[in-house]
Amino acid sequence: HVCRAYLTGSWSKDFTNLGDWYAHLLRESPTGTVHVHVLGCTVTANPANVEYMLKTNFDNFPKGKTFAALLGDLLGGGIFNVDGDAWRHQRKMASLELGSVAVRSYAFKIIAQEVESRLMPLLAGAADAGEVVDLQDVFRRFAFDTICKISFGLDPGCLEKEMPMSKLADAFDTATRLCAMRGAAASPLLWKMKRLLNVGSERELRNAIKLVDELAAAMIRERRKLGVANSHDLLSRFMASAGDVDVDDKYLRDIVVSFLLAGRDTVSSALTTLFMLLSKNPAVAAAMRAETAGDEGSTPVITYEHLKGLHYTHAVLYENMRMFPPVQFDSKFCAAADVLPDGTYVSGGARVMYHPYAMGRMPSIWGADHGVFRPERWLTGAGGTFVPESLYRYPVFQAGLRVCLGKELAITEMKAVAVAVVRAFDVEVVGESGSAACAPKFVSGLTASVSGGLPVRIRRARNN
Ligand code: HEM
Repeated sequence: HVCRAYLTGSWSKDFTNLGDWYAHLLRESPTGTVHVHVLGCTVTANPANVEYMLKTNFDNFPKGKTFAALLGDLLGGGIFNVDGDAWRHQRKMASLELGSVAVRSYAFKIIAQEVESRLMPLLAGAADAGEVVDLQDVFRRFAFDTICKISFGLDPGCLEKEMPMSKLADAFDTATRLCAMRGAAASPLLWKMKRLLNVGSERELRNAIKLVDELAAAMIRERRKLGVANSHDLLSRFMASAGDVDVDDKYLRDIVVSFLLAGRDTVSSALTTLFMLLSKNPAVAAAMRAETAGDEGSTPVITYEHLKGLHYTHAVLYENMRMFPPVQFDSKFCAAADVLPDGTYVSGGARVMYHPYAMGRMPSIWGADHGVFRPERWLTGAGGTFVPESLYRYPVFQAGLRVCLGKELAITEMKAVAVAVVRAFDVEVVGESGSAACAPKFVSGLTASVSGGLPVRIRRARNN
Protein backbone atom coordinates (compact mmCIF):
# COMPACT_ATOMS: atom_id res chain seq x y z
CA HIS A 1 0.00 0.00 0.00
CA VAL A 2 2.99 2.32 0.50
CA CYS A 3 4.12 1.80 -3.11
CA ARG A 4 0.59 2.32 -4.38
CA ALA A 5 0.27 5.55 -2.38
CA TYR A 6 3.62 6.71 -3.79
CA LEU A 7 2.77 5.93 -7.40
CA THR A 8 -0.75 7.37 -7.33
CA GLY A 9 0.21 10.33 -5.17
CA SER A 10 -2.68 9.48 -2.83
CA TRP A 11 -0.47 10.24 0.20
CA SER A 12 -1.01 13.93 -0.60
CA LYS A 13 -4.66 13.72 0.55
CA ASP A 14 -3.44 13.46 4.15
CA PHE A 15 0.00 15.08 4.12
CA THR A 16 1.32 18.44 2.93
CA ASN A 17 4.79 17.24 1.93
CA LEU A 18 6.26 13.88 0.93
CA GLY A 19 8.56 14.27 3.94
CA ASP A 20 5.55 14.50 6.29
CA TRP A 21 4.24 11.22 4.92
CA TYR A 22 7.66 9.55 5.32
CA ALA A 23 7.81 10.89 8.89
CA HIS A 24 4.42 9.28 9.56
CA LEU A 25 5.54 5.93 8.10
CA LEU A 26 8.80 6.01 10.04
CA ARG A 27 7.04 6.83 13.33
CA GLU A 28 4.74 3.85 12.76
CA SER A 29 7.65 1.49 12.05
CA PRO A 30 8.98 -0.28 15.17
CA THR A 31 12.56 0.05 13.85
CA GLY A 32 12.24 3.60 12.47
CA THR A 33 13.01 2.18 9.00
CA VAL A 34 10.81 1.40 5.99
CA HIS A 35 11.42 0.01 2.53
CA VAL A 36 9.76 1.60 -0.50
CA HIS A 37 9.95 -1.26 -3.01
CA VAL A 38 8.92 0.75 -6.03
CA LEU A 39 11.92 3.05 -5.51
CA GLY A 40 14.27 0.24 -4.50
CA CYS A 41 15.02 2.40 -1.49
CA THR A 42 15.29 1.84 2.26
CA VAL A 43 14.40 4.97 4.26
CA THR A 44 15.57 5.30 7.84
CA ALA A 45 15.19 7.67 10.77
CA ASN A 46 17.06 5.39 13.14
CA PRO A 47 20.19 7.09 14.59
CA ALA A 48 22.04 3.77 14.98
CA ASN A 49 21.61 3.11 11.24
CA VAL A 50 22.73 6.65 10.42
CA GLU A 51 25.91 6.21 12.46
CA TYR A 52 26.58 2.87 10.78
CA MET A 53 26.26 4.34 7.27
CA LEU A 54 28.12 7.57 7.88
CA LYS A 55 30.89 6.31 10.13
CA THR A 56 31.16 2.64 11.17
CA ASN A 57 30.80 1.11 7.71
CA PHE A 58 31.36 4.31 5.70
CA ASP A 59 33.19 2.58 2.83
CA ASN A 60 30.16 0.41 2.06
CA PHE A 61 27.86 3.45 1.69
CA PRO A 62 29.35 5.75 -0.95
CA LYS A 63 27.30 8.25 -2.93
CA GLY A 64 27.51 5.85 -5.84
CA LYS A 65 27.29 6.16 -9.60
CA THR A 66 23.52 6.78 -9.73
CA PHE A 67 23.82 9.94 -7.65
CA ALA A 68 26.96 11.03 -9.46
CA ALA A 69 25.09 10.70 -12.79
CA LEU A 70 22.27 12.99 -11.61
CA LEU A 71 24.57 15.88 -10.76
CA GLY A 72 27.60 14.94 -12.82
CA ASP A 73 26.93 17.33 -15.70
CA LEU A 74 26.70 20.27 -13.29
CA LEU A 75 29.18 19.34 -10.56
CA GLY A 76 31.70 17.32 -12.61
CA GLY A 77 34.33 15.90 -10.27
CA GLY A 78 33.65 18.42 -7.46
CA ILE A 79 33.77 17.31 -3.81
CA PHE A 80 30.02 16.74 -3.56
CA ASN A 81 29.89 14.32 -6.39
CA VAL A 82 32.84 11.99 -5.95
CA ASP A 83 33.87 9.10 -3.74
CA GLY A 84 37.16 7.39 -2.94
CA ASP A 85 40.51 9.07 -3.51
CA ALA A 86 39.15 11.98 -5.56
CA TRP A 87 36.91 12.88 -2.61
CA ARG A 88 39.61 12.28 0.03
CA HIS A 89 42.03 14.60 -1.74
CA GLN A 90 39.56 17.49 -2.10
CA ARG A 91 38.22 17.01 1.41
CA LYS A 92 41.73 17.33 2.86
CA MET A 93 42.52 20.43 0.88
CA ALA A 94 39.14 22.10 1.47
CA SER A 95 39.08 21.40 5.21
CA LEU A 96 42.57 22.81 5.56
CA GLU A 97 41.53 26.05 3.83
CA LEU A 98 38.13 26.42 5.51
CA GLY A 99 39.73 25.78 8.89
CA SER A 100 42.44 28.41 8.41
CA VAL A 101 42.28 31.64 10.36
CA ALA A 102 42.90 33.69 7.21
CA VAL A 103 39.92 32.25 5.32
CA ARG A 104 37.66 32.37 8.38
CA SER A 105 38.33 36.00 9.09
CA TYR A 106 38.03 36.90 5.40
CA ALA A 107 34.64 35.10 5.30
CA PHE A 108 33.46 36.84 8.44
CA LYS A 109 34.41 40.23 7.01
CA ILE A 110 32.39 39.48 3.85
CA ILE A 111 29.36 38.37 5.88
CA ALA A 112 29.42 41.46 8.11
CA GLN A 113 29.78 43.74 5.06
CA GLU A 114 26.91 42.07 3.20
CA VAL A 115 24.63 42.34 6.23
CA GLU A 116 25.47 45.94 7.04
CA SER A 117 25.83 47.48 3.61
CA ARG A 118 23.24 45.56 1.59
CA LEU A 119 20.76 43.49 3.59
CA MET A 120 19.94 46.01 6.33
CA PRO A 121 19.51 49.03 4.02
CA LEU A 122 17.28 46.97 1.73
CA LEU A 123 15.04 45.86 4.62
CA ALA A 124 14.97 49.39 6.07
CA GLY A 125 13.82 50.67 2.66
CA ALA A 126 11.03 48.08 2.57
CA ALA A 127 10.00 48.97 6.14
CA ASP A 128 9.81 52.69 5.35
CA ALA A 129 7.89 52.11 2.12
CA GLY A 130 5.49 49.69 3.87
CA GLU A 131 6.08 47.20 1.05
CA VAL A 132 5.57 43.45 1.22
CA VAL A 133 8.81 41.69 0.26
CA ASP A 134 9.58 38.07 -0.51
CA LEU A 135 12.10 37.33 2.22
CA GLN A 136 13.04 33.98 0.63
CA ASP A 137 14.12 35.81 -2.52
CA VAL A 138 16.04 38.38 -0.45
CA PHE A 139 17.90 35.63 1.45
CA ARG A 140 18.72 33.71 -1.73
CA ARG A 141 20.27 36.86 -3.19
CA PHE A 142 22.12 37.58 0.04
CA ALA A 143 23.47 34.02 0.29
CA PHE A 144 24.50 33.99 -3.38
CA ASP A 145 26.45 37.26 -3.15
CA THR A 146 28.10 36.07 0.06
CA ILE A 147 29.15 32.62 -1.18
CA CYS A 148 30.39 34.02 -4.52
CA LYS A 149 32.58 36.53 -2.72
CA ILE A 150 33.88 33.85 -0.36
CA SER A 151 34.42 31.33 -3.17
CA PHE A 152 35.67 33.53 -6.04
CA GLY A 153 36.39 36.91 -4.47
CA LEU A 154 34.01 38.43 -7.03
CA ASP A 155 30.68 40.11 -6.45
CA PRO A 156 27.56 39.31 -8.50
CA GLY A 157 25.65 42.13 -6.73
CA CYS A 158 22.29 40.30 -6.63
CA LEU A 159 21.18 42.20 -3.52
CA GLU A 160 21.78 45.65 -4.94
CA LYS A 161 18.81 47.96 -4.46
CA GLU A 162 17.32 47.36 -7.89
CA MET A 163 17.52 43.55 -7.32
CA PRO A 164 19.23 42.80 -10.65
CA MET A 165 19.02 39.36 -12.23
CA SER A 166 22.41 37.72 -12.17
CA LYS A 167 23.10 35.52 -15.19
CA LEU A 168 25.11 33.15 -13.04
CA ALA A 169 22.44 32.91 -10.31
CA ASP A 170 19.79 32.33 -12.91
CA ALA A 171 21.71 29.63 -14.80
CA PHE A 172 22.62 28.01 -11.49
CA ASP A 173 18.96 27.96 -10.38
CA THR A 174 17.84 26.35 -13.61
CA ALA A 175 20.61 23.77 -13.50
CA THR A 176 19.98 22.70 -9.88
CA ARG A 177 16.21 22.57 -10.42
CA LEU A 178 16.56 20.35 -13.49
CA CYS A 179 19.11 18.06 -11.83
CA ALA A 180 16.68 17.61 -8.91
CA MET A 181 13.96 16.74 -11.43
CA ARG A 182 16.17 13.94 -12.74
CA GLY A 183 16.40 12.56 -9.19
CA ALA A 184 12.64 12.67 -8.63
CA ALA A 185 11.87 10.60 -11.75
CA ALA A 186 10.86 6.99 -11.03
CA SER A 187 13.24 5.76 -13.77
CA PRO A 188 16.47 7.40 -15.03
CA LEU A 189 15.84 6.03 -18.54
CA LEU A 190 13.62 8.94 -19.53
CA TRP A 191 16.09 11.72 -18.74
CA LYS A 192 18.97 9.76 -20.20
CA MET A 193 17.05 9.39 -23.45
CA LYS A 194 16.17 13.09 -23.49
CA ARG A 195 19.82 13.93 -22.88
CA LEU A 196 20.91 11.73 -25.74
CA LEU A 197 18.46 13.45 -28.08
CA ASN A 198 19.12 16.88 -26.54
CA VAL A 199 15.42 17.70 -26.15
CA GLY A 200 13.06 19.21 -23.54
CA SER A 201 14.33 19.70 -19.98
CA GLU A 202 17.69 18.09 -20.84
CA ARG A 203 18.28 20.65 -23.58
CA GLU A 204 17.44 23.43 -21.10
CA LEU A 205 19.81 21.85 -18.57
CA ARG A 206 22.64 21.63 -21.11
CA ASN A 207 22.24 25.31 -21.98
CA ALA A 208 22.18 26.35 -18.30
CA ILE A 209 25.33 24.34 -17.56
CA LYS A 210 27.05 25.83 -20.61
CA LEU A 211 26.39 29.28 -19.19
CA VAL A 212 27.64 28.26 -15.71
CA ASP A 213 30.79 26.91 -17.39
CA GLU A 214 31.41 30.10 -19.35
CA LEU A 215 30.89 32.35 -16.34
CA ALA A 216 33.04 30.15 -14.09
CA ALA A 217 35.79 30.10 -16.72
CA ALA A 218 35.66 33.91 -16.93
CA MET A 219 36.01 34.17 -13.14
CA ILE A 220 38.95 31.78 -13.09
CA ARG A 221 40.65 33.79 -15.88
CA GLU A 222 39.99 37.00 -13.95
CA ARG A 223 41.44 35.50 -10.77
CA ARG A 224 44.58 34.35 -12.60
CA LYS A 225 44.97 37.88 -13.98
CA LEU A 226 44.50 39.55 -10.59
CA GLY A 227 46.89 37.10 -8.91
CA VAL A 228 46.33 35.00 -5.83
CA ALA A 229 49.13 36.15 -3.54
CA ASN A 230 47.15 38.24 -1.05
CA SER A 231 43.67 36.92 -1.69
CA HIS A 232 41.79 34.78 0.76
CA ASP A 233 38.86 33.65 -1.35
CA LEU A 234 38.69 29.86 -1.77
CA LEU A 235 39.56 29.86 -5.46
CA SER A 236 42.77 31.79 -4.79
CA ARG A 237 43.61 29.54 -1.87
CA PHE A 238 43.09 26.39 -3.95
CA MET A 239 45.26 27.85 -6.72
CA ALA A 240 47.94 28.83 -4.23
CA SER A 241 47.89 25.49 -2.42
CA ALA A 242 48.55 23.73 -5.73
CA GLY A 243 51.87 25.64 -5.70
CA ASP A 244 53.74 25.61 -8.95
CA VAL A 245 51.57 22.88 -10.39
CA ASP A 246 49.57 24.35 -13.22
CA VAL A 247 46.14 23.30 -11.97
CA ASP A 248 43.56 22.43 -14.50
CA ASP A 249 40.76 25.02 -14.92
CA LYS A 250 38.17 22.25 -15.06
CA TYR A 251 39.34 20.96 -11.66
CA LEU A 252 39.05 24.46 -10.15
CA ARG A 253 35.66 25.02 -11.79
CA ASP A 254 34.31 21.77 -10.33
CA ILE A 255 35.45 22.53 -6.79
CA VAL A 256 34.09 26.05 -6.78
CA VAL A 257 30.74 25.14 -8.35
CA SER A 258 30.33 22.57 -5.56
CA PHE A 259 30.89 25.32 -3.01
CA LEU A 260 28.27 27.53 -4.65
CA LEU A 261 25.78 24.70 -4.44
CA ALA A 262 26.75 23.91 -0.85
CA GLY A 263 26.68 27.42 0.49
CA ARG A 264 23.83 29.19 -1.19
CA ASP A 265 20.45 27.50 -1.00
CA THR A 266 21.19 25.79 2.31
CA VAL A 267 21.75 29.06 4.15
CA SER A 268 18.83 30.86 2.51
CA SER A 269 16.53 27.90 3.21
CA ALA A 270 17.37 27.93 6.93
CA LEU A 271 16.98 31.72 7.16
CA THR A 272 13.60 31.57 5.42
CA THR A 273 12.10 29.01 7.80
CA LEU A 274 13.70 30.79 10.75
CA PHE A 275 11.81 34.02 10.06
CA MET A 276 8.64 32.07 9.35
CA LEU A 277 8.91 30.47 12.79
CA LEU A 278 9.82 33.74 14.52
CA SER A 279 6.77 35.45 13.01
CA LYS A 280 4.57 32.74 14.53
CA ASN A 281 6.48 32.75 17.83
CA PRO A 282 7.01 36.42 18.79
CA ALA A 283 8.07 35.45 22.32
CA VAL A 284 11.13 33.71 20.85
CA ALA A 285 12.00 36.76 18.74
CA ALA A 286 11.64 38.92 21.87
CA ALA A 287 13.97 36.60 23.83
CA MET A 288 16.56 36.78 21.03
CA ARG A 289 16.33 40.57 21.08
CA ALA A 290 16.76 40.54 24.85
CA GLU A 291 19.87 38.38 24.52
CA THR A 292 21.56 40.93 22.27
CA ALA A 293 20.26 43.97 24.17
CA GLY A 294 23.38 44.10 26.34
CA ASP A 295 25.25 46.14 23.79
CA GLU A 296 22.30 48.28 22.72
CA GLY A 297 23.59 51.74 21.97
CA SER A 298 27.19 50.70 22.47
CA THR A 299 27.97 49.00 19.18
CA PRO A 300 25.61 47.99 16.38
CA VAL A 301 28.53 46.36 14.58
CA ILE A 302 28.52 42.57 14.44
CA THR A 303 31.63 40.95 15.88
CA TYR A 304 32.60 37.29 15.82
CA GLU A 305 33.13 37.16 19.60
CA HIS A 306 29.72 38.67 20.25
CA LEU A 307 27.98 36.12 18.02
CA LYS A 308 29.80 33.23 19.64
CA GLY A 309 28.44 34.07 23.07
CA LEU A 310 24.77 34.04 22.03
CA HIS A 311 23.56 30.69 23.35
CA TYR A 312 19.84 31.36 23.05
CA THR A 313 20.15 32.50 19.42
CA HIS A 314 22.32 29.46 18.72
CA ALA A 315 19.57 27.23 20.16
CA VAL A 316 16.95 28.99 18.02
CA LEU A 317 18.96 28.26 14.85
CA TYR A 318 19.36 24.58 15.78
CA GLU A 319 15.70 24.23 16.71
CA ASN A 320 14.68 25.81 13.41
CA MET A 321 16.82 23.33 11.46
CA ARG A 322 15.52 20.41 13.53
CA MET A 323 12.03 21.22 12.29
CA PHE A 324 13.05 22.38 8.82
CA PRO A 325 16.44 21.00 7.76
CA PRO A 326 17.61 22.64 4.51
CA VAL A 327 18.69 19.24 3.16
CA GLN A 328 15.65 17.14 4.00
CA PHE A 329 17.05 13.74 3.00
CA ASP A 330 20.29 12.25 1.78
CA SER A 331 20.81 9.00 -0.13
CA LYS A 332 23.71 6.59 -0.14
CA PHE A 333 24.35 3.55 -2.26
CA CYS A 334 24.88 0.20 -0.55
CA ALA A 335 27.91 -1.29 -2.32
CA ALA A 336 27.77 -4.86 -0.91
CA ALA A 337 24.74 -6.48 0.79
CA ASP A 338 24.64 -5.42 4.42
CA VAL A 339 22.56 -5.57 7.61
CA LEU A 340 21.84 -2.30 9.38
CA PRO A 341 22.04 -2.18 13.22
CA ASP A 342 18.23 -2.37 13.52
CA GLY A 343 18.27 -5.69 11.63
CA THR A 344 17.19 -4.33 8.23
CA TYR A 345 18.74 -6.30 5.35
CA VAL A 346 19.93 -4.13 2.45
CA SER A 347 20.87 -5.78 -0.82
CA GLY A 348 23.98 -4.75 -2.74
CA GLY A 349 23.24 -1.89 -5.18
CA ALA A 350 20.17 -0.66 -3.25
CA ARG A 351 19.63 2.93 -2.14
CA VAL A 352 19.52 3.80 1.55
CA MET A 353 18.18 7.18 2.55
CA TYR A 354 18.45 8.77 5.97
CA HIS A 355 15.89 11.48 6.49
CA PRO A 356 16.72 14.49 8.73
CA TYR A 357 13.25 16.02 8.16
CA ALA A 358 11.55 12.87 9.46
CA MET A 359 14.13 12.50 12.24
CA GLY A 360 13.19 15.93 13.58
CA ARG A 361 9.64 14.58 13.94
CA MET A 362 10.42 11.37 15.84
CA PRO A 363 9.14 11.16 19.43
CA SER A 364 11.80 8.48 20.02
CA ILE A 365 14.49 11.16 19.49
CA TRP A 366 12.86 14.41 20.63
CA GLY A 367 10.03 13.33 22.92
CA ALA A 368 6.30 13.86 22.71
CA ASP A 369 6.66 17.60 22.04
CA HIS A 370 8.68 17.13 18.82
CA GLY A 371 6.07 19.25 16.99
CA VAL A 372 6.66 22.26 19.25
CA PHE A 373 9.24 24.96 18.38
CA ARG A 374 11.07 25.06 21.70
CA PRO A 375 14.68 26.39 21.61
CA GLU A 376 15.03 25.66 25.34
CA ARG A 377 15.40 21.95 24.59
CA TRP A 378 18.98 22.77 23.52
CA LEU A 379 19.85 24.84 26.61
CA THR A 380 20.57 22.09 29.10
CA GLY A 381 24.14 23.03 30.02
CA ALA A 382 25.25 24.79 33.22
CA GLY A 383 23.56 28.19 33.48
CA GLY A 384 21.34 27.45 30.47
CA THR A 385 24.14 27.06 27.95
CA PHE A 386 23.74 25.37 24.57
CA VAL A 387 24.49 21.62 24.45
CA PRO A 388 24.74 19.99 21.00
CA GLU A 389 22.92 16.75 20.20
CA SER A 390 24.73 13.78 18.64
CA LEU A 391 25.01 14.45 14.90
CA TYR A 392 23.67 10.95 14.23
CA ARG A 393 20.40 11.97 15.90
CA TYR A 394 20.51 15.38 14.20
CA PRO A 395 22.23 14.80 10.83
CA VAL A 396 21.24 18.22 9.47
CA PHE A 397 24.86 18.84 8.44
CA GLN A 398 25.33 15.13 7.69
CA ALA A 399 27.71 13.46 10.19
CA GLY A 400 30.75 11.21 10.34
CA LEU A 401 33.44 11.31 7.68
CA ARG A 402 31.58 13.54 5.20
CA VAL A 403 30.14 16.00 7.70
CA CYS A 404 29.50 19.43 6.18
CA LEU A 405 32.69 21.45 5.83
CA GLY A 406 30.86 24.78 5.97
CA LYS A 407 28.97 24.19 9.22
CA GLU A 408 30.73 26.81 11.32
CA LEU A 409 30.68 29.32 8.50
CA ALA A 410 26.97 28.71 7.90
CA ILE A 411 26.12 29.12 11.59
CA THR A 412 28.09 32.36 11.78
CA GLU A 413 26.40 33.67 8.64
CA MET A 414 22.90 32.80 9.86
CA LYS A 415 23.57 34.22 13.32
CA ALA A 416 24.88 37.47 11.87
CA VAL A 417 21.69 37.87 9.82
CA ALA A 418 19.34 36.76 12.60
CA VAL A 419 20.86 39.10 15.18
CA ALA A 420 20.97 42.15 12.91
CA VAL A 421 17.42 41.69 11.59
CA VAL A 422 15.76 40.78 14.89
CA ARG A 423 17.44 43.69 16.65
CA ALA A 424 16.23 46.22 14.10
CA PHE A 425 12.90 44.95 12.78
CA ASP A 426 9.67 43.13 13.47
CA VAL A 427 9.05 40.70 10.63
CA GLU A 428 5.51 39.51 10.04
CA VAL A 429 4.67 36.83 7.49
CA VAL A 430 1.56 37.87 5.58
CA GLY A 431 -0.99 35.82 3.68
CA GLU A 432 -1.87 32.23 4.28
CA SER A 433 1.62 31.08 5.27
CA GLY A 434 1.51 33.58 8.15
CA SER A 435 -1.30 31.82 9.99
CA ALA A 436 -0.18 29.83 13.02
CA ALA A 437 -1.85 26.62 11.82
CA CYS A 438 -0.43 26.67 8.30
CA ALA A 439 2.41 24.19 7.73
CA PRO A 440 4.84 25.25 4.98
CA LYS A 441 4.70 23.45 1.67
CA PHE A 442 8.11 22.77 0.21
CA VAL A 443 9.11 22.64 -3.43
CA SER A 444 11.01 19.43 -4.12
CA GLY A 445 14.62 20.12 -4.96
CA LEU A 446 18.14 19.50 -3.73
CA THR A 447 17.49 21.92 -0.87
CA ALA A 448 14.15 22.83 0.65
CA SER A 449 12.48 26.02 -0.52
CA VAL A 450 9.06 27.25 0.51
CA SER A 451 6.47 27.11 -2.25
CA GLY A 452 5.34 30.64 -3.14
CA GLY A 453 8.20 32.28 -1.23
CA LEU A 454 7.87 34.05 2.12
CA PRO A 455 5.92 37.32 1.78
CA VAL A 456 6.60 39.52 4.81
CA ARG A 457 5.86 43.00 6.09
CA ILE A 458 8.74 44.64 7.90
CA ARG A 459 8.45 47.28 10.62
CA ARG A 460 11.20 49.03 12.49
CA ALA A 461 11.38 47.60 16.02
CA ARG A 462 9.99 50.04 18.60
CA ASN A 463 13.40 50.91 20.05
CA ASN A 464 14.84 51.76 16.59
C1 HEM B 1 22.62 25.77 6.86
C2 HEM B 1 23.61 25.58 6.02
C3 HEM B 1 24.16 24.26 5.57
C4 HEM B 1 23.63 23.00 5.73
C5 HEM B 1 22.33 22.59 6.41
C6 HEM B 1 24.56 22.08 5.10
C7 HEM B 1 24.36 20.70 5.04
C8 HEM B 1 25.21 19.84 4.39
C9 HEM B 1 24.94 18.44 4.14
C10 HEM B 1 23.66 17.70 4.55
C11 HEM B 1 25.99 17.92 3.49
C12 HEM B 1 26.13 16.49 2.96
C13 HEM B 1 25.63 16.48 1.54
C14 HEM B 1 25.90 15.20 0.82
O1 HEM B 1 26.95 14.59 1.00
O2 HEM B 1 25.04 14.80 0.05
C15 HEM B 1 26.96 18.99 3.33
C16 HEM B 1 28.19 18.82 2.72
C17 HEM B 1 29.04 19.86 2.45
N1 HEM B 1 28.88 21.20 2.80
FE1 HEM B 1 27.33 21.96 3.81
N2 HEM B 1 25.61 22.78 4.60
C18 HEM B 1 25.42 24.11 4.86
C19 HEM B 1 26.24 25.17 4.51
C20 HEM B 1 27.45 25.04 3.89
C21 HEM B 1 28.32 26.13 3.52
C22 HEM B 1 28.04 27.61 3.79
C23 HEM B 1 29.40 25.58 2.90
C24 HEM B 1 30.63 26.24 2.30
C25 HEM B 1 31.14 27.32 2.57
C26 HEM B 1 29.23 24.15 2.91
C27 HEM B 1 30.13 23.25 2.39
C28 HEM B 1 29.94 21.90 2.30
C29 HEM B 1 30.85 20.99 1.61
C30 HEM B 1 32.14 21.37 0.91
C31 HEM B 1 30.29 19.72 1.71
C32 HEM B 1 30.85 18.40 1.13
C33 HEM B 1 31.55 17.62 2.21
C34 HEM B 1 32.03 16.27 1.70
O3 HEM B 1 31.42 15.68 0.82
O4 HEM B 1 33.06 15.82 2.22
N3 HEM B 1 28.04 23.87 3.51
N4 HEM B 1 26.46 20.14 3.88
